[in-house]
Amino acid sequence: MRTAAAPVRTLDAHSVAELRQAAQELLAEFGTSAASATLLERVAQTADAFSDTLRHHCRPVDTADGLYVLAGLDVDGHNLGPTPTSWADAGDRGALHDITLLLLATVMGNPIAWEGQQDGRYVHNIVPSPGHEDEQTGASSTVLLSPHTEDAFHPGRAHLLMLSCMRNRDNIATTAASIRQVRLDEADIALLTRPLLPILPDDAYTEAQGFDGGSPPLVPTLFHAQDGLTLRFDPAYTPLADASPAHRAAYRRLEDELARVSRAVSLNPGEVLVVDNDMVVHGRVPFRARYDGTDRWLKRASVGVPGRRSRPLAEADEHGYGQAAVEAYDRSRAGSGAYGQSRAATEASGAPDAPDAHAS
Ligand SMILES: O=C(O)CCC(=O)C(=O)O
Ligand SMILES: [Fe+2]
Repeated sequence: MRTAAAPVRTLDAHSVAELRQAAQELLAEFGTSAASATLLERVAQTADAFSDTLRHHCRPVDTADGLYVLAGLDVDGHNLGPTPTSWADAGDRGALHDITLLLLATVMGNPIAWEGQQDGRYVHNIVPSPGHEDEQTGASSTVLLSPHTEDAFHPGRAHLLMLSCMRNRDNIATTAASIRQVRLDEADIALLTRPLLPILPDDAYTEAQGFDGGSPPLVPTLFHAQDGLTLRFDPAYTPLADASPAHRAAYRRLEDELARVSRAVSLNPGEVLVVDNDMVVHGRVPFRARYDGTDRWLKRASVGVPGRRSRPLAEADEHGYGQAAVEAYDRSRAGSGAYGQSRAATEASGAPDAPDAHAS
């Protein structure tokens, strides 16, 4: 694991104040961060009016790291209350920070919710939960959360993953590894760009795991996008035993390379890690939870970037195991008045990457 620091973008005082005021006003108006069509509409209006300086802080990743840390937000640990022991108990705890994250996500693109996860909320709570210690999900603790693409099983998965830190007293690190920093030979890349294995729904999607509406689509692990390689990777949910020995060996070499270039990012309260989910796989080091209200607490948002062409067009044909990605805004956003659109999995994936979808 490398120790090289992640690129940090420190928000200026004016941008911090802009965000704080906007989030406070929205929370006062709605009293909750649970998304309704009217809240989403007001979030979009507010985000559209943000200063160019704030928007510039939120520009796309611009280095091969495939990530950055936005620093400088206010998180007052005293007023926040105790860390919940489950997302289901979190409710509106830290709602001001949910709204802040939703605003930032809306500047960066189109926030995504999942009907089958955390009550369909756009901002998830990532906290260790009793009984889930050994899982490969955000609720685990004692196991290494192995490097993965977020929601890798689904064609409507995020382009950007945002992790906003509320509390991290023990400096527990998120891990991140960029495909743009690995070294692989051409033969391995050629093998791993072939659609040979499925990626099955992870344990956060129990309903999708019971899906019987079609066989699991075979997907490539690597993809040659216009600006370089992208990846779709989740070894814990990939049936590698079904692969040929040569394929398995290539996959292992990719895993080893990702481990070699992996870096640890330990977030402080008020920092938001922004990860490009096409370039970077993320995970987390193991830790011991206390369940006494002082545990690590992150807020998470997933974001689609309209017009991005970082994925194979064939993803448009995937069933997504019956899970619908719910995008906060109609693609064009302007004037449609359509907020919180639940769309079919195939639609969710196809249009953003289609050559004629957007001028980009
Ligand atoms: O806890 C972390 O640092 C990352 C957890 C994770 O994989 C996620 O929230 O998607
Ligand atoms: Fe994750």
